Amino acid sequence: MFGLFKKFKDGFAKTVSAIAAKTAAIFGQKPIDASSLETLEEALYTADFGVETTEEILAEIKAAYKKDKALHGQQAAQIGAAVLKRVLAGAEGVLTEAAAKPTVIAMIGVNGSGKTTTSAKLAWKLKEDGKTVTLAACDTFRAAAVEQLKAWATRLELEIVASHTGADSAAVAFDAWQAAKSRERDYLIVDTAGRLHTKSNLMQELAKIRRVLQKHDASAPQHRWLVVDGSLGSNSIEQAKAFHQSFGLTGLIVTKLDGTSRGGALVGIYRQLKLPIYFLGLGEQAEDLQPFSVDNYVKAVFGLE
Ligand SMILES: Nc1nc2c(ncn2[C@@H]2O[C@H](COP(=O)(O)OP(=O)(O)OP(=O)(O)O)[C@@H](O)[C@H]2O)c(=O)[nH]1
Repeated sequence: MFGLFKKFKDGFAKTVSAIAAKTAAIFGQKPIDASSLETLEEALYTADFGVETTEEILAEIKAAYKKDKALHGQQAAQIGAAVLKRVLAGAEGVLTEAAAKPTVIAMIGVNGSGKTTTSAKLAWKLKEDGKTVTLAACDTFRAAAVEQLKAWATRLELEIVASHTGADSAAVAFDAWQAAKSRERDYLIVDTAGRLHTKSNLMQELAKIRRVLQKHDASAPQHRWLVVDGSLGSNSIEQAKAFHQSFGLTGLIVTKLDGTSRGGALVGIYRQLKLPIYFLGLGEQAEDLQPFSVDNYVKAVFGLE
């Protein structure tokens, strides 16, 4: 458990230091004062927690401060943590398996959000957990994507079904499902090409992948996850809404949180979309994909351990 928390803390290092640089003094202060509350507000905005969450945290700390002018910084931190936990109630995605194998997970999103990398990392993680997994290289659009996924598959000894760049992505998905089914694999992870949510022809291609999978199994893909680049902060919200409308998302993966100080943005994304967050990308290595834990997230960003 401690190891997992350390991963979170290290993964959020930039967000932690952006907030902690300002809040360490406040949360260590006894008692806090009005100017430290202003500094806290600034820090929360900088980390991209957004207006609603920042104001809620501030309002509760201020109310407590009004009642008790001797409020310790640590108590303020606990109040802030409690608000965040309340806001994030229900945000933890728990991966479930479909009644019939394989459970299909489709990774979708805009260009470069981390779909290919995340597909490989997730396949590896599930394999480590004792599951059997097939990867479907359905990003047949970006020149290097198939090779990139194949390279991960070779390195991590993962099973992959791939065609060539330019091939029909839905056909690859169809074949990959069949392969996973006949080999009785637990999971099929479908990597798709990046696309702008505003391009309707590309959004239709996604719908085609879904239709083709449904020929095999009406409930597939059971998990339709949007892979969001966490370093883009709250800018991802509109994009996520558009994908949700046209593909019916069931969850989120937020990547590249290790490279940003805007790690608060996932709170806003969750608030707006109310889609569970299944995993976080906290680095470029296979083991850097971590299940989202509200507890660890809150503790990490507030420096509570
Ligand atoms: N630091 C960091 N880098 C990441 C993370 N996830 C992905 N990346 C990097 O982001 C870049 C883009 O990732 P890809 O997996 O190729 O993105 P993609 O969504 O498949 O891209 P397209 O197919 O073009 O849409 C790569 O250099 C990855 O190594 C993460 O959690 N942390």
